[in-house]
Amino acid sequence: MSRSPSIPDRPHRDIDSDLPDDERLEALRGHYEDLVDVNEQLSAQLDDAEDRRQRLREKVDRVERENETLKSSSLYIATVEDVLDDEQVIVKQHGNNQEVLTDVSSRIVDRVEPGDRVAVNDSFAIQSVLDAETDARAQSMEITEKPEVSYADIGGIDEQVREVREAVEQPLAEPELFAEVGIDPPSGVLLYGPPGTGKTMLAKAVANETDATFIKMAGSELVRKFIGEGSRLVRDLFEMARERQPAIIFIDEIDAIATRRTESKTSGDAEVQRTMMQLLSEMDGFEARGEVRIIAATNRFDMLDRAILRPGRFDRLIEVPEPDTAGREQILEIHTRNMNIADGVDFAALADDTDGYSGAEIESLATEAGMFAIRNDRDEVSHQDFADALEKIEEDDSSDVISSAGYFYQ
Ligand SMILES: Nc1ncnc2c1ncn2[C@@H]1O[C@H](COP(=O)(O)OP(=O)(O)OP(=O)(O)O)[C@@H](O)[C@H]1O
Repeated sequence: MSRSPSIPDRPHRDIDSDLPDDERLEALRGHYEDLVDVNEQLSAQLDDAEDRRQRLREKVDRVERENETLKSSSLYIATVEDVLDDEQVIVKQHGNNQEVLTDVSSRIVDRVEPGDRVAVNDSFAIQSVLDAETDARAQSMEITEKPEVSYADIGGIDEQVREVREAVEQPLAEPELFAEVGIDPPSGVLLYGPPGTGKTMLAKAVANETDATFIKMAGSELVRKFIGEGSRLVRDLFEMARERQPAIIFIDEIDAIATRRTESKTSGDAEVQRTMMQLLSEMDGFEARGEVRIIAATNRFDMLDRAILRPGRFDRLIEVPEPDTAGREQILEIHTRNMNIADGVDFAALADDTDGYSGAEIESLATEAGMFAIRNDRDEVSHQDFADALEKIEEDDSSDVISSAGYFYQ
């Protein structure tokens, strides 16, 4: 930056009043010229100063604009994995688990420790370390810009896929259809059925298909992990969805916050009640729902407070059952798509042998079969590997009470 110019001295001349007129006039003229000179110098300095002021103004404007952009652009949540020397850290981004080596500014480097949750910008530079409050919000929600699941990854529940598409996807993709006919699309969709049957997958696939942000909150966590914060987090959930629309809100294990009212009046129950009331009021006040759809899931349909099933709330119920034989075969095919499968693997027979298996259990069967192939030094998975895997799973299950016995959803 240029140095400020020095201010010229004020011109001074002693003019003797006894001087003859012509000499005094000459002296006054000289003084006048000095003054004009100084005036010119000052004018030039003023112009310079004006110029500098203009340049500084432009710089301030630019910084202000950059600041605004920084403030308004989304930040992503990541966890610090390791802090290295030289103000560098390794962070793992939430949602996609990508690990990145990034810089931390010296402003906050002393505060960053492994395990901390931080906000990173598009170029992964750490912007801030999340305080406990923001952290609770970030942790309570799983936000995925574009889940990778597609309808083709879901097997055995074609009818349920069709129903969810009609209730959730169509209102997002073609809202004008509903406006023309003059009906409101279903408010919320409740998926119920045994664990591991594809409820979460279904919600993710709709988000993927409609290019909507997928925002998941688990009811059980609200009750167990974020005690006392449930209703505020539910409010945040809807706010977040409005900000990120189009968005799909997925509330997993909704039974944890929407249980039937019990007689007991412990403080825990009161807190759960408050969380549920907040959820109901968010849904009721969601007139201008815009491009936000709500899907909830439960394995415990029997426990649900009927208040959440009233019209305008979760008024579309879709049962997602365990897959039948044909469904199991389809799911086996899906989960072995990327596996090196030997000729002679009989999926139909395996589907017959896996009565009562959920989609998730079939997925572990495929993985377990792959493990048998690896143990036997083969890169092809044989029918025998599947048979061995099945036997192992049955053995493990009989020792820890087969999972399919422990839920109710009617
Ligand atoms: N119908 C299905 N088709 C293909 N894969 C499935 C299916 N159902 C479950 N899976 C597999 O099981 C995993 C778990 O499924 P998902 O989380 O969708 O089940 P869920 O019904 O939401 O279970 P929970 O009630 O326990 O939350 C999926 O990631 C997928 O790999």
